[in-house]
Order: sequence, then C-alpha cells, then structure tokens
Amino acid sequence: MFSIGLTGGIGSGKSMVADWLAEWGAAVIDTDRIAHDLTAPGGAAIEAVRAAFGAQAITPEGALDRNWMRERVFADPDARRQLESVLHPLIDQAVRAQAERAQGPYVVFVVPLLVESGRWRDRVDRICVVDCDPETQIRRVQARSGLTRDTIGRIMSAQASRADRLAAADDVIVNDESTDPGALRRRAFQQHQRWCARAAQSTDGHITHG
Ligand SMILES: CC(C)(COP(=O)(O)OP(=O)(O)OC[C@H]1O[C@@H](n2cnc3c(N)ncnc32)[C@H](O)[C@@H]1O)[C@@H](O)C(=O)NCCC(=O)NCCS
Ligand SMILES: Nc1ncnc2c1ncn2[C@@H]1O[C@H](COP(=O)(O)OP(=O)(O)OP(=O)(O)O)[C@@H](O)[C@H]1O
Repeated sequence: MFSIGLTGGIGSGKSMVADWLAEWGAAVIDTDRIAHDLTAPGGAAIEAVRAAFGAQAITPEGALDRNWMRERVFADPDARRQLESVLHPLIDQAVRAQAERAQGPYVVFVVPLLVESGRWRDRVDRICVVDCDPETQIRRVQARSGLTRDTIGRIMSAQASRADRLAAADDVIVNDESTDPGALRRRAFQQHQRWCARAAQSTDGHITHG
C-alpha cells in the first residue's frame, strides 16, 4: 500500500493534518496515540515502565504519570533513552499490526520522531513534513497545554532541527505563523490529491518514488 510518513516538531500541526486526511479517507496510524494507549491505565507498557522507573512513575489509577515523566526525561537524555527503549518496540509492534489492517487509497504513519529514528526512510514511499517556525510552535503548545516555555524548549531540543527535518522531506506542508487553519486545510487537501494520484499510479505498477 502506498505510504506516507507524516512528521513535524511538537505543535507543528501534524494531528490537525492527520485528522483531515482521515476524514478524506486515508488510513491514519498515529504513533502518539498508540503511545498514549500503551501508557493508559492497564496499558501494555505500564508494568515495563514501573520496572524501569519505579512506582513513582505510575499514578494511583495505574496510568503513566505524564507530568512526572515529562519533567524527568526532558531534563535527562539517559532517562529519555530508557523510556524510549521501553516504549518504542511496543509502539512498533502496534504500528505493524495496524498497518496490516489498513484500508484506503494510502496509509499515513504519523511519527513525531521520524527523522530522528532513521528507520522510516525505507518504510514509506514519501516523507511529509508539517513545517512551522519554532516561535509559533512554542506559542501553539503553550496555548494548548499550559507547559512553560522552558519545558517546551527542552522538548524541542530533544527533537531534530527544522533544517534537518526539511532536508529529509519529499513533501512539505507549511503551517507557519502566517497560516490560518483554512489555509492549512487547503494545503493538506492538495497534498491528499497528489498522494491519491501517486497511489493510483503505483498500484498500476508505474512509480512509487520520485
Ligand atoms: C514523556 C511523555 C510521558 C510526556 O507526555 P505528554 O503527554 O506531555 O506528551 P505526548 O506524549 O502527548 O507527546 C507530545 C509531543 O512531545 C514530543 N515527544 C514525545 N516523546 C518524545 C521524545 N521521546 N523525544 C522528543 N520529543 C518527544 C512529540 O512532539 C510529541 O508529539 C510522553 O511524550 C512519552 O511517553 N514519550 C515517549 C514516547 C515517545 O517517544 N513518543 C513520541 C514518538 S512515538
Ligand atoms: N494554522 C493554525 N492556526 C491556529 N492554530 C493551529 C494551527 N495549526 C495548529 N494549531 C493548533 O496548535 C496546536 C498544535 O497542533 P497539533 O496538535 O495539530 O500539532 P502536533 O504537531 O500534532 O503536535 P504534537 O507533536 O505536540 O502532538 C493545536 O492546539 C492546534 O489546534
């Protein structure tokens, strides 16, 4: 199945774009959503997180304590790598299971750390970056979550730079300071139409890359 890897920094607008692509019929597999399900009460990663980080990492309801973990992992790269080594294999397993069931003109994998991981280039036909300037990312995340500028800055430091992401992109959807939601939706729809056309061509055996 023709496949897109959709990425972008924190607050860039990936989820907005992915929700529209799903509305227009694409199969969407969202690694952030999978990570949340794995770490919800009773989630498949809870016991492994408890074993790695201790009881303080788990809330009384049995979920990952996201505030505690966010403060810990974005202040300490070793702790972040430890959390990733627990979660990423489980995320990968869930992604593969969902991909087997995916239906639609094409499949979109929403992966915040796509460029950082290096493992996606060979797994998708196109890499699409939702591109946003860092100041606007910070403003949007603050408005959405109330996280401090410092915390958002630390999360962004753990991610690829804007330039590295753009260098890896086959397609770019601009969602910068001057982009309103209507403009973003129109750009996403144009991309959707191009991908539908490419998906149809690749099914006919013509192209998959380029
Ligand atoms: C640290 C955690 C508990 C903080 O939870 P929180 O609810 O604040 O954030 P959420 O999970 O909704 O992620 C929001 C955004 O943070 C960024 N982010 C998350 N994890 C990471 C990471 N390991 N490195 C860099 N950025 C990250 C991404 O842009 C992501 O879209 C959580 O992000 C987590 O479990 N991270 C590890 C899993 C992971 O790597 N997820 C991202 C890719 S699948
Ligand atoms: N062009 C825009 N105009 C106004 N608000 C926007 C725009 N794009 C995104 N937003 C808002 O910014 C926030 C971040 O967008 P979204 O959640 O889609 O980003 P994301 O890349 O999925 O973020 P994360 O990596 O944190 O999951 C949301 O509250 C969203 O409604």
